[in-house]
Amino acid sequence: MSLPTKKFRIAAIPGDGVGGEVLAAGRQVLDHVAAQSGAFSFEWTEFDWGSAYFGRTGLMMPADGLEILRDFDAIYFGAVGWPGVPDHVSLWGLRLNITQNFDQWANVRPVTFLPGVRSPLRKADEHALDWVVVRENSEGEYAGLGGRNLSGRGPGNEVAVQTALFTEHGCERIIRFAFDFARTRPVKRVASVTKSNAQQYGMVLWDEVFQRVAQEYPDVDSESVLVDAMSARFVLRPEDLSVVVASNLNADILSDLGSALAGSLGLAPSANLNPERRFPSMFEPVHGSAPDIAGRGICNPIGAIASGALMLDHLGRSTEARQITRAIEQTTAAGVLTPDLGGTATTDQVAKAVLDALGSVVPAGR
Ligand SMILES: NC(=O)C1=CN([C@@H]2O[C@H](COP(=O)(O)OP(=O)(O)OC[C@H]3O[C@@H](n4cnc5c(N)ncnc54)[C@H](O)[C@@H]3O)[C@@H](O)[C@H]2O)C=CC1
Ligand SMILES: CC(=O)C(=O)O
Ligand SMILES: [K+]
Ligand SMILES: [Mn+2]
Repeated sequence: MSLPTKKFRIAAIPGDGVGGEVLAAGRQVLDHVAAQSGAFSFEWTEFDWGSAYFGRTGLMMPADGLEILRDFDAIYFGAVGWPGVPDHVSLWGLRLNITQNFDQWANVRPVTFLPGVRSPLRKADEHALDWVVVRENSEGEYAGLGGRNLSGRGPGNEVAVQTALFTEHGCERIIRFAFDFARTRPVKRVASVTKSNAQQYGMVLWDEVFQRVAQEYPDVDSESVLVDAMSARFVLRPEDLSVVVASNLNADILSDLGSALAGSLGLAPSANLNPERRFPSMFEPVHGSAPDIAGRGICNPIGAIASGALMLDHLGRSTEARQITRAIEQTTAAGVLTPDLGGTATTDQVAKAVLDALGSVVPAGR
């Protein structure tokens, strides 16, 4: 007798550029582990929102797009942004529209060093490196507050203000999330990224909340590091990092640095979480639409595939998530690498190698 199959309803939004290429690879892998498990399946609904849609409609997604997405179990996202549409229009029209309105305030961005991938860091040969950037994803420098030409100064004399918003509530929830997350990791340590020497309002509030919350976690080590020093620390002494919590902009920059140190921007996954589960969460590779290599079938799908594993974790299928992680490790260890990692494999060949590696893992219990 077989048990009923659980069906996960997923909204797939490939977006622009390599978004479609990496999402196609990720969907194959997710469908494969679902079929192999026999316990669940995915019902995909794909939306063609993005810059081409903007060209046809003047919108990045339909006016009722958020209502359409609301009832899905999760969103699987590629990337957004394409020459011809200003980047702030495309980003705010699609990705930030979703993350802000679905209050996906915690953005988890693991920095994973894979076997068979050369890191530009010498340290990676001597130490097991592995840390997670936890990004505040709802306010800070990306609150969208500000304006241009505020008192009619006109061309040549324009002024622009871009305000960062730090609320005690916003700081506290992401910092608590970071401490709770650190408790689940082998190394129980949180490093807070700040710039309170120069930014004397928002970042000082951030620091005060960090110090207060840290006292409630005596079992977790804590430290506060200025962002400029933290960027150097990523390169020179990353071996004692575990969870790194940072504001929206600082974490955006540091997570690209982290993925480059691990070998390529194409490797890094991310989860945009609404931890209260009032709204669907969204899973996407850290990278953008990579117009310089899009359409050639050579982009690295690992960030998107690993984002699929984060989605499985969120959906309560952690066994299958781990299977995907193992299969990625087997693939890179075997030297099946795209050109960004110095290899010659295509996107499809990497996806195929991950599928083959999955074929050899023991299926989960039914
Ligand atoms: N979450 C999102 O949807 C994001 C969107 N963007 C948008 O993407 C567009 C391009 O931005 P860029 O600054 O060039 O960042 P990018 O991440 O798209 O590309 C930066 C570099 O990394 C390489 N790269 C990125 N993904 C790769 C992959 N999967 N495999 C191999 N190489 C990869 C690219 O070829 C490029 O050389 C812009 O419109 C930007 O606004 C940028 C970052 C995030
Ligand atoms: C916009 C961007 O670069 C990011 O969310 O990572
Ligand atoms: K992305
Ligand atoms: Mn980014």
